[in-house]
Amino acid sequence: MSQPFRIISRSFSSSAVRQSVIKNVTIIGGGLMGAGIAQVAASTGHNVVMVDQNDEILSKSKANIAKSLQRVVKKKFAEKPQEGEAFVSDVLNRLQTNTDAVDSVKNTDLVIEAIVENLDVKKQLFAALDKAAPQSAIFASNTSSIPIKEIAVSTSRLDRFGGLHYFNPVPMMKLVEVIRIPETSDETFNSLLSFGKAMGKVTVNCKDTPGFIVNRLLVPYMMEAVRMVERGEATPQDIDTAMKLGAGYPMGPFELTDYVGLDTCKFIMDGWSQKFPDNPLFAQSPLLNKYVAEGKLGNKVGEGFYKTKK
Ligand SMILES: CCCCCCCC(=O)CC(=O)SCCNC(=O)CCNC(=O)[C@H](O)C(C)(C)COP(=O)(O)OP(=O)(O)OC[C@H]1O[C@@H](n2cnc3c(N)ncnc32)[C@H](O)[C@@H]1OP(=O)(O)O
Ligand SMILES: NC(=O)C1=CN([C@@H]2O[C@H](COP(=O)(O)OP(=O)(O)OC[C@H]3O[C@@H](n4cnc5c(N)ncnc54)[C@H](O)[C@@H]3O)[C@@H](O)[C@H]2O)C=CC1
Repeated sequence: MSQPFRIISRSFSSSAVRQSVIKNVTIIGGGLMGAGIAQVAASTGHNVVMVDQNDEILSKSKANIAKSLQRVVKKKFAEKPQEGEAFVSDVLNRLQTNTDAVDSVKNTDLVIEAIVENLDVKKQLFAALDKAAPQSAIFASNTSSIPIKEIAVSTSRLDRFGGLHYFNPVPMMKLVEVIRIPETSDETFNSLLSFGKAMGKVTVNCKDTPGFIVNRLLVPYMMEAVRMVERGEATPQDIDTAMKLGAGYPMGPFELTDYVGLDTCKFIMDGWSQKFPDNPLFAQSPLLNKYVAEGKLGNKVGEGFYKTKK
């Protein structure tokens, strides 16, 4: 359902930094990441419209956000439950939903795309949004692995395009990687950095290189864990225990793969193995592909490498 929302879109300049003030944010995709980004953007005072393909998905996204907000307030407002309730209600009031992506961007300051990890689908979406969004609006993708430039070329606003790469679960993970392509203007880049900080995140800057910073290191590590199992060297349970207790990771690689979603992992590996066929770090994994073919997509469906509660 489309809902009205307030528009504040302006620019200011100081001697050092020029940037746009971002108040109205459109998040396309209400899945694992989109819902998390929408939640944190609304929690930090932004007017948010979250878009997905149908109302059923959006209802689930909103229910997940409500659940996550309860976990946040339980800690943040432990001594003041009434203030916690007021906070949740304020956040939910700032969060609208829409099933029409084109309609949702008409008055937006910033679009963050968090849909399926597929270049053609992302390009098709951005090409349509480019025609409908205000000239001043900035576009960003939360892609895990696709070069930002390859997505941005579907629009006429390369100077107002960048990457905002968040981490799962967004309410807990403090980082956002801010990616610029050669065409990204300083004004856009500064606006993205400021927006990341306004969301309470720590920002790091990164060029448009495969996997940016975190995934360029994390994906080969996670895939090598899967290959260890393929080679029969250790079980997922033992590898997870080893990495948690021996290397201090909060989750082992298989718990994390289940948490991220095996489908998303496969999308990443499909893209990278095709693009970099000679790099063994990016080679396809028969085991991962088998699990995805069997519908074992991880926590989101209740089964991946482990059986989990949905
Ligand atoms: C092969 C290719 C692969 C490619 C992958 C690419 C994907 C990407 O592009 C980039 C990514 O995002 S990679 C994933 C990055 N995330 C991680 O590494 C998460 C690792 N896990 C953790 O940090 C903690 O286990 C974690 C913070 C999640 C949970 O903490 P704990 O382990 O202590 O467990 P809990 O007891 O469940 O939680 C403790 C408290 O944390 C709060 N909390 C957790 N989840 C929350 C959520 N979703 N919303 C709000 N609050 C949440 C909460 O306060 C909880 O306490 P309780 O509510 O009392 O349980
Ligand atoms: N899962 C993870 O841990 C992370 C994923 N990412 C990236 O974020 C993006 C989204 O990933 P997830 O949230 O995990 O996926 P997801 O599968 O949980 O959610 C994707 C959502 O996008 C919706 N969608 C698909 N096409 C759409 C369209 N044309 N218009 C509107 N909505 C559409 C789907 O209905 C679904 O609800 C991907 O690019 C992924 O690589 C980035 C960081 C971490």
